[in-house]
Amino acid sequence: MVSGEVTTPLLEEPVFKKLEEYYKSTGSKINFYELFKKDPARFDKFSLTIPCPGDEGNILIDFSKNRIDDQGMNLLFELAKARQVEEVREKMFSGEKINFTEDRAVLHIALRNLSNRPIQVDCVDVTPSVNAVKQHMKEFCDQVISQKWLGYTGKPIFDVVNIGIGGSDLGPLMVTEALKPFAIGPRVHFVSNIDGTHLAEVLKKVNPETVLFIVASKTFTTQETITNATSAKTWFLKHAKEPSAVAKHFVALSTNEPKVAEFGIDTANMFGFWDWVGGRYSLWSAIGLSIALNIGYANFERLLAGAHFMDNHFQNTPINKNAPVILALLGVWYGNFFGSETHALLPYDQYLHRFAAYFQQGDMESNGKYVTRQGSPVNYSTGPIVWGEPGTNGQHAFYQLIHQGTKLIPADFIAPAISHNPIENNQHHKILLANFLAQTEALAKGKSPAEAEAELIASGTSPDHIKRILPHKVFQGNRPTNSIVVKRVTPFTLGALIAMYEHKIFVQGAIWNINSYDQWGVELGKALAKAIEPELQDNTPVSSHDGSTNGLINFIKSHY
Ligand SMILES: O=P(O)(O)OC[C@H]1O[C@](O)(CO)[C@@H](O)[C@@H]1O
Repeated sequence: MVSGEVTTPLLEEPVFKKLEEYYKSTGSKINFYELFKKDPARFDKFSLTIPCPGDEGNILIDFSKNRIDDQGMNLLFELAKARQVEEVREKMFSGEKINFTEDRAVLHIALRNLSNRPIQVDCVDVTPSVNAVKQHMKEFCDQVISQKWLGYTGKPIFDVVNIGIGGSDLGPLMVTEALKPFAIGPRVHFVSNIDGTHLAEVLKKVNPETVLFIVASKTFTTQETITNATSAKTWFLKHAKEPSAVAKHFVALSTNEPKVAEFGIDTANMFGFWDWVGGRYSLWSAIGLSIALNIGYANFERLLAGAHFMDNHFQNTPINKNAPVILALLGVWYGNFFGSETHALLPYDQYLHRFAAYFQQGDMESNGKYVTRQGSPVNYSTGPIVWGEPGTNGQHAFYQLIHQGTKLIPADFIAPAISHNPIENNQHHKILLANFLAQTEALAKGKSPAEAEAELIASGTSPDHIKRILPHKVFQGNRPTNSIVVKRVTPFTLGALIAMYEHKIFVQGAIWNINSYDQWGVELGKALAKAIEPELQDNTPVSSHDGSTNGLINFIKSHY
């Protein structure tokens, strides 16, 4: 056990009991839309404006459209205190090994520690090694982007293929999509799936003379990545013929130098990182190389600066004004009291179309745990199912269930005030924003039976038909949303947003008293796949598994 860690079971925490009583007496009955009528200051009270430096504008976090009041919020803040969120936060920032099941510190914050504050792991300041890798990345990016790095036939690099999966794919993919307007370097492509289709389709788009493969894998043992990278190398050598050409076209991002060398990549072309960088928190490390190659190192550094800015906010702002803490507490409020099982992330920005997919891993791999830090099963709900799609697409797909379904789905709406593409005199963006605002308003306001009836009467509907359809036209409203608005999606604001959600996950993990930084749950499937793979090599029927697995394997083999 780490010294000073929370041991009181969550449900026995006195303030949790107070929250339960408050939920029964008041919280469960709150209609926040009605509270706006009573309290003109509600928006000011339950929103945060975080001023960013330079011309990055403010980040607005409006959490007033939630089933909360002063008493509820204050109890939630007390809960954060009781669960020692501030103390555990200090442990993370100071390099303590809070990921105790892997005996590792959790220091993605050190990767964007632009103020160069010393951060020690095992009595060694990690800052100089972080800066050395960043310098290596910078030099490499500058060479590739300025077309000084040449391929085996003397041509510059026009395409970069990042081969990685999970945290070694989703972050760079999400960020390069989000920051397309800032692209100045080679095109980027991503291959993650072991399905040969993924690699085959990307290889159709690139030229062996002008492509750079980035093999991104923290462990350098992930089956999908190593198989895809090996096939990419075979394809490359079919064209290049000469094995020495590999050095110009393959680089590795990893913590595992021996495995990189074994694969055949010159370790001079390896960008390292450390075991204290979790895969799903690694886009700030060398894993971000494809980002830096695509948007330029200076923009990559702005991304780090935005995250560092949010780290400072998280570390130094009192709990009741702290964005990650507030978002986390609201999630706990819905998950542990209202029984919400999911949380939707709904960016109103096409460039952010992979944001929800990215935080699906970030959140679900971190907080998908049913055992406390002390090893007992929890008797409360932990990490939510995270999902979402960009608006307005989602509105025409799944919002119906958020508006009128039986499930309470808290949702974060994320939007930039200014578009990178203000086409048609900015009309598209105004329509997009109108929809973002209208959805959160509709979810809050709903439509009463009286309003629905008045509309039907006004449209000339017969009384008999009104009677029949009226219940279908009623919306309960009171459906909670957070609205998060930035001036513009830039490397800085994106970095800040990502860090905000990372810290939200951290706070929830602290409250639930789970280890957010391991992922043992994904290991069993990996091991079983390795056992099944040889069984698929011929058509001999198998009988060593459960009935279903035997049946499936034998059905597949019957097609061989
Ligand atoms: O970077 P690696 O070691 O290839 O791992 C890829 C991903 O696999 C996982 O271990 C889970 O399958 C993730 O946590 C990680 O991001």
